[in-house]
Amino acid sequence: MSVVISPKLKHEEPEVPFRPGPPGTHITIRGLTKYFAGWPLYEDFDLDIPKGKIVSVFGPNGCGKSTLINMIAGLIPIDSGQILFDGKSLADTKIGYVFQNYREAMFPWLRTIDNIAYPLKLEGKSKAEINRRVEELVASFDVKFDLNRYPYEMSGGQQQTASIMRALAPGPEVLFLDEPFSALDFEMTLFIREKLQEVFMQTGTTMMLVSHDLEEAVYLADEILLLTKRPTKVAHILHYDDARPRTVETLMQPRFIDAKKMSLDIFQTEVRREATAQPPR
Ligand SMILES: Nc1ncnc2c1ncn2[C@@H]1O[C@H](COP(=O)(O)OP(=O)(O)OP(=O)(O)O)[C@@H](O)[C@H]1O
Repeated sequence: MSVVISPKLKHEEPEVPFRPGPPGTHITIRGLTKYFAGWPLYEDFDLDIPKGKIVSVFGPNGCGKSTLINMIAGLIPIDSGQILFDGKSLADTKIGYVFQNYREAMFPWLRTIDNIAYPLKLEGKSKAEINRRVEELVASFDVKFDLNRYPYEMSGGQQQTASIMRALAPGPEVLFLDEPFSALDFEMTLFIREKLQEVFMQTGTTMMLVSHDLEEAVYLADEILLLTKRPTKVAHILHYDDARPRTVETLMQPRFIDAKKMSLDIFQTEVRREATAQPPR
């Protein structure tokens, strides 16, 4: 006997009225379903992402952290479900995305400054508006390197700084970051992490961050979204509301240590749990 596992067909689903999130919700995800090769990754998945907060996404390997933010950002199609931003569709929402692999994310034929200005040009902004916005970003990121160079002439950290500046240039409502520090050395990670926190404090932009580093995930977060093994559910949402700016001293504070320990306990429970359905390896 063979068993065919397939995504739910849309026409089989009863019409369920849309259930909004609690006050302060920015992104509402309802009934999200995504299969890869006949195996469920997300099935009828609901989630509310708060507005003006940093949410770190953490979970076992391959549980679908990147796929989740990529589906919300519209980079990967969903099989079914609904994702709304303040009640609007993605098409009516300005988003920014920072990729792990900054080398492939920047356009090599454009000078760094033109990479940063690119989304503003797409929006049809005037030269004066573009210059003003780029200057603002240069000031808030305290950029000391020469933006007239091409991306490949700069260090990894400089390139990733520039790609975060590019993502922020149009003033996105939501910024997605997929492991933005994983290809950087520690010094650069600390620098960009602080800059990101400063920008967040200035703008209050909703951010979703995928990180493999639990310390970093907790350090930056207002909420740590802990996911289960696939088919992926929310294992727990941990609130961590230590004051900002957080600094290296924060890492030694009991509240930070507690939040990290709780996250680690939930993560380990998930990693040890037998998966109910795993795709063939
Ligand atoms: N295009 C695809 N085709 C088939 N399977 C895919 C595809 N993209 C992702 N997957 C599978 O979906 C699952 C989730 O992948 P994803 O990269 O989102 O997980 P992750 O939690 O971000 O992983 P990691 O911890 O390794 O970074 C994995 O099992 C992966 O193999």
